[in-house]
Parts: sequence; structure tokens; C-alpha cells
Amino acid sequence: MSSFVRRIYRVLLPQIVPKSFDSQPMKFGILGAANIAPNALITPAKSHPEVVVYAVAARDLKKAKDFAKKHGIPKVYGGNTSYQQLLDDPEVEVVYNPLPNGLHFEWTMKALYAGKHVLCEKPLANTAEEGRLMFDLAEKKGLVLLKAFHYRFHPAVQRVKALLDSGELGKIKSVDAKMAIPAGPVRDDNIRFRYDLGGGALMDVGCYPINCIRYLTSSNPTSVVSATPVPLKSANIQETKIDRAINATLAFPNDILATLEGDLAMPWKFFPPKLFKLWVEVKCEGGDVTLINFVLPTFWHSINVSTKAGSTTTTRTEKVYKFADAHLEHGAGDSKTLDLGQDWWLTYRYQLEAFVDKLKGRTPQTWITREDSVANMETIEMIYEKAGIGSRPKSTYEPLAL
Ligand SMILES: NC(=O)C1=CN([C@@H]2O[C@H](COP(=O)(O)OP(=O)(O)OC[C@H]3O[C@@H](n4cnc5c(N)ncnc54)[C@H](OP(=O)(O)O)[C@@H]3O)[C@@H](O)[C@H]2O)C=CC1
Ligand SMILES: O=C1OC[C@@H](O)[C@H](O)[C@H]1O
Repeated sequence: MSSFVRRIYRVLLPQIVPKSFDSQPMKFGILGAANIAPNALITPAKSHPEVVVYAVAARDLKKAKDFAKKHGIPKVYGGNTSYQQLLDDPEVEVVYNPLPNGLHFEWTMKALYAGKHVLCEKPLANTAEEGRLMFDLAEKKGLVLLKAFHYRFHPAVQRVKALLDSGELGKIKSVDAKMAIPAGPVRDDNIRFRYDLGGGALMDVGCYPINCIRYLTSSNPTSVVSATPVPLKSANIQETKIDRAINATLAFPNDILATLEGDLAMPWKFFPPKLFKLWVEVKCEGGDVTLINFVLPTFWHSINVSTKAGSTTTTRTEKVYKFADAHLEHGAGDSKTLDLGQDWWLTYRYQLEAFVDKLKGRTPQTWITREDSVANMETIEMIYEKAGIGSRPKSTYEPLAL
């Protein structure tokens, strides 16, 4: 309990480290005064010696100024051309793109054309094809593009992956992953419910279970067995094409069957209480492992392992808040990795560490590749196709020739 309280205290009041003199800090610009920006970049940057949050752009100047003042950001751009002005600022070296999903493609492409590295929020874009074009451009320009699947950088999920890869539990038979949040926080007018902006539960919360299942099985689905979307309230889903929630069953190679659920407004249920669903459970021939809270494990998580030997089942619980606790046996074990992180580091802080390592030409502890990012979008599109509501609309932005 005391470590939980101390961790939350440190999450809320993170250490502020001085900026580095040895390695020039990189100047980041944020497109949009988005709600997620403080958690995903501004707070993690305070404890990163090589990151300066230098600029923010918002469509409304006052909103941009208020945001900048609140977060101590020195350069402000406001108005209709503010995003492009930020991209044209030669001081900005790296762009964080937390715009609505349907704008990820356009503004990541524009940032890359402007010669900036990009940390782009999840999901990568509206379609896999857009994702491919984004990575094509980044590669042609020699720039770093990372899709911000922050949870993958935390040692807890990597510990589960290492456990499965070690063979201790035998062959994987099935995986179930869920991310469902209670009705209330995501209101009906949220960007997550706007088809024109790339909304839908599968795009938003659903992209995590998909990614986690693909990561833990080291494979991509061969087919979608079933996909059931739930409309928002009593809407006609064939008209809105917006899934408030979605359930899907996927077939993977080696006879692995996976189920996933994403829900942006799960009805409240008190008896028995069920407010959130946020776990991944892997059943194997020799036992099972469940990671409860795989998306934000810093706050609290539990890795529950059970192993079967004959008629005896043994259970244990692991907690992995930093790499020193992770017992990683798969490839990432140099001394820097073992020292990496603090138990209060959010997934976003671990992600920023890796991103900056890549920008600086160092080897990050782990990475989300182009193939992984694009395959996640392909899976989303396969599921939407099976669900009968189709992919989100392709961007109308026409990329320039290089
Ligand atoms: N990694 C994570 O844990 C999380 C990731 N996300 C992702 O981040 C992105 C943003 O989410 P979130 O911060 O919650 O969203 P917000 O609605 O808070 O922010 C979106 C920003 O997009 C800008 N914007 C530009 N055009 C439009 C438009 N037509 N309509 C609405 N907004 C517009 C707005 O910028 P302006 O200030 O210029 O008006 C706004 O600040 C999404 O892609 C989401 O999936 C979200 C939450 C968590
Ligand atoms: O981590 C998250 O939690 C809530 C979601 O709505 C959000 O977009 C997602 O990234």
C-alpha cells in the first residue's frame, strides 16, 4: 500500500531534472492543445534531460496561450494556420501529433515534409495504406516516426512476453484482451464518436487489445471469425458506422484463438461491481498468465501466473514496475536496460526514453516497428470489414511528391 501511495505521489509530482549540457536537448512542438498532451509528453518531458517542450499550436489563439501558460511552453501559435506555422518553425525538431485519428495522416505527412521527426498518437491513421505512406515518407526523409503505443515500453508487459517466450507455460492456446471504460467520461460529442474524424471504439480503446494479442503471440491474425459492433445509444450503426463497443474473435496461426473487447461507454454495473475491463489473459498448454491493467500498469497491475504439472497447479503473482524487476531473458538485457526506469515512470515516460534514444542514434530498449504499426491498422480494417461497417474514411489530403 505504501509503495502504491508513493508511486502515485511521484506520478502526480514527477521529478524535474535539469536539461542536459552534454547532449543537446531536442525541441518538441505539439499540434493541438489536446487533453492527452500533458500525460503523454509534457509531464514525461520534465524528467527527461534531453527533451524541451518548446511550442504548441492550437486553432484558437487564446486556447493556445492558456495551454502554453499552464504548461510553461515558450512558443505559441494560434489560429487557422497555426499547425503549419509550428511546422515551419526551424527551432522545432520533433512534432507530437495528438490530433483526432482522422488527422494523423495529414499532419504527420506535413510534419515529415517539413523535416521533423514525429511521435504520432494511436491509432496510426485511418487506414493501413495511410500508415504505409507515412512510414515511406519518414524513411525517404531519414526521419524517426513512432506510433505511440506507450504500454509496450513498460516492463510489466515485456515481462509477460518474456514469460511466454521462455516456454515455461508451453504453447499458447488462446488469448483474451479487453479494454472497456465506463459510460460517462467519453461524451456523445467526443472525437471518439465522430466517423469523419476516424472515431469508433475499435480505433480508440480496441487498438490496444489488438496490439497486445499480436505482440504476445508474435503473429498476425489469419482471419476474423466474428465481429459484433454495438452502436452508440439507439443509433443506426449502418448509418453512423460508429461502434460504441465491439467484440471480435480472431484466428491466429498455430490454432490460437483470440477474443477482444473494446468499449468506450460500458453501462455501469454495481452487483457484482464491474466498472472497467482492462486485462489480457493468455491460456497455454502448461498454464495461464493474466496481466491486469496492461495499458497503464504504473498505477497498479498484477501478473497472475499459474502453472500446471500433472494434477498440481501452482500460482504466483508478479509485479514489475521497473526493468530491474523484470527478469527479462529475451534480448534486451544490457546494463542500461536493467537500470532503466523508476517504479513511478508512466508508460509514456518509458516511451519517451526509447523515442529520444532513437532520435539520438542510440539503441532504444524496445521499439514499435513500421511492420507492427501497419499490421495493427490492417487488423482494425479486417475487423471493421467483418463487422459490416467498414474502415474509417480515407483522408482527403493528397500527399505531395517528394
Ligand atoms: N496514448 C494515449 O494514452 C492516448 C491517446 N489518445 C489519442 O490522442 C488523440 C487525441 O485525443 P484527446 O487528447 O483525447 O483529444 P482532444 O479532443 O483533447 O484533442 C484533440 C485535439 O485535436 C485538435 N483538432 C484539430 N481539428 C479538430 C477537429 N476537427 N475536431 C476536434 N479537434 C480537432 C484540437 O486542437 P486545438 O487545440 O487546435 O483546437 C484538440 O486539442 C487521439 O488520436 C487519441 O486516440 C488519447 C488519449 C490517450
Ligand atoms: O489510453 C486510453 O484510454 C482512454 C481512451 O479513450 C484513449 O484514447 C486511450 O488511448
